[in-house]
Amino acid sequence: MADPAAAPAPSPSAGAVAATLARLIWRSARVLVAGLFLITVAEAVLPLVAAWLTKQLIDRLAGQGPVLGIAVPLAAAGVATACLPRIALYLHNEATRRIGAQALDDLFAASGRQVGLARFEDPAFLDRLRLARDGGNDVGRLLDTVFGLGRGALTLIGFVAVLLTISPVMTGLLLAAAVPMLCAELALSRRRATTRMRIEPHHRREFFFSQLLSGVQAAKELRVFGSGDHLRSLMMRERGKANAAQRRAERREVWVQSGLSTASATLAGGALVWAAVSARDGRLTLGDVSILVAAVASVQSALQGLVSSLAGLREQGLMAGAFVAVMRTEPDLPVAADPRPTTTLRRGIEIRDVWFRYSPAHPWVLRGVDLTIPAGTTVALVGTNGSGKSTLVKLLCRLYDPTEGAILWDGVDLRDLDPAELRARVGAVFQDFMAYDLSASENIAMGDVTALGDDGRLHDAARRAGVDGVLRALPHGYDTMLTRMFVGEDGEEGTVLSGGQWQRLALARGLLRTGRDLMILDEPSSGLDPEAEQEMHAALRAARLGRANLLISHRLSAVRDADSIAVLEGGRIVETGDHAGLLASDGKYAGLFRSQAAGYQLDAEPV
Ligand SMILES: Nc1ncnc2c1ncn2[C@@H]1O[C@H](COP(=O)(O)OP(=O)(O)OP(=O)(O)O)[C@@H](O)[C@H]1O
Repeated sequence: MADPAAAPAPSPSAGAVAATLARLIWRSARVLVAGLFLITVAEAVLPLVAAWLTKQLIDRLAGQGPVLGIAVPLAAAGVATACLPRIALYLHNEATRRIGAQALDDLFAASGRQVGLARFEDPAFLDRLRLARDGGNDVGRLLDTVFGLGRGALTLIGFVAVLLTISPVMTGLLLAAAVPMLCAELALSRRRATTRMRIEPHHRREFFFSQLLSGVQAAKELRVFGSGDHLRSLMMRERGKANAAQRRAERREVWVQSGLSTASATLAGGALVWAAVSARDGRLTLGDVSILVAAVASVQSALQGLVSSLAGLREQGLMAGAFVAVMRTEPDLPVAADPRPTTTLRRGIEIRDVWFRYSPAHPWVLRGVDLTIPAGTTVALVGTNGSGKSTLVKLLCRLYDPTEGAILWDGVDLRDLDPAELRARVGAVFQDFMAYDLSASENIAMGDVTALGDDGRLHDAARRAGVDGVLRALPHGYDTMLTRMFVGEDGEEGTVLSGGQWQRLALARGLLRTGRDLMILDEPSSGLDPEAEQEMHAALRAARLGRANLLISHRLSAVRDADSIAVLEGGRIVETGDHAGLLASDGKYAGLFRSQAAGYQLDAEPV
């Protein structure tokens, strides 16, 4: 079967990047950008106007002509030259903020459109996502570069025209000198872009280590096991590798750019000597000399600006390209063009000869699983660690597609359903549930955000999960932040729940979704004390969770009431039946059950 996640996403063309960015700018900051454009044109023309007015002024001074008509506009040009950059800076910053915010929103909306999990396990996609986040924030800088190019080109054309009237040879020399500069800078920018791509994985790993070192989650183990220094050295190693790559690139740049600067300064000095000699010999007026000096300096700086803008364009283009690539990344799982409606589950879910591996490079996790979860029943899945239970749960939620075989919803392949519609009909409590750094009520409402603000629903779910009393007793009740990393909106400090309390809260999140067609409970009680576990399972039985239920548990006492129990072993269903039947057949399940029961009996024996 095709593996869309494995296919490398092609880099978007320059046209596609430009079109996406133009749409982004149009939506978020078109008026600001239009203002910036006008200022850019003015900034490009002003030096030319000022140089021309200066020449006129000097010539009139030399010839005793009237000067006011020239001096006043020259002063006005000076004022405009001083003010416009400030206004441009404000417009630029505001445009950058707006474009950056829109880009961030678009980017995460796009990554949220990925149907499954595969992209988030693909290092190349993650590198691209990080670059894209910077690229989205940097569209303002890209805009600056593009306008810089336009400004430079306009100034250049004006001054080249002026220079041509004074010395075509000098003009030709200046322009010819720009060619090697352009080639060298473009080569440098190509290397800069490659360096950026090469160091991105180092940056991402450094970020990962820094998060571990600064977060509370790892703090306990790092302190007790004394492994913080090791992680710090790993973090510094990543920084060292990134710095070394950058240093190498910058050293190369210093040499090339110093050579180029020396060449252009020599050329400018030569032009000045030639102008001075020509003026002494009467071939140029004083005004000519002044405009020549201004023109040489302006042409050189415009050329340098143009060349470095072109080079910058390549580097920023890479990041903008990453942004556009993420925006255009195909979903990791195919979505039916004309999906079948996800109807109320009447018959049940059928897992038909499902084979699955996480990628062609990974081993098979599921090897021909056949299992039916009839509507109106609870099927329990048991098996040793790593036998593939949670993987099957992920397939049922269509976070991955089977590599071979199919999962059918009332006979319809999950791949033919709309993933959002399917998930709206599924409720789940995951083994590795999330503990969000949010308030207690928000934490429960993450199971169904339509319940946000509906205290009745939230409290009812918490009550059924047996955590209502705990949450009410918190300093700010359900509004208490369940984290000590952030303070609440009123500045109140948060608190931390125990592992079992978190588990009950995760169950409340799942219970918010009861009545769905398929309810999945993956180890919902593993962190609870035995009494609480009994209580929870009694509550779950009473709740009549979904039309069809899949319960996974290592504690076999929790699954004995299930309508049917399936034993998964090495990715295959090796036994199915009800508790009594499986015990009677004296197979794998009976062995596991007896060993657990014996453990309890031993514990109960007096010592
Ligand atoms: N995202 C992943 N990428 C690659 N391999 C994975 C991934 N998730 C799980 N696996 C592998 O798949 C196998 C089955 O894992 P799974 O989590 O489904 O087992 P399980 O039966 O739920 O185990 P447990 O009882 O410990 O929760 C394991 O060998 C695991 O290493």
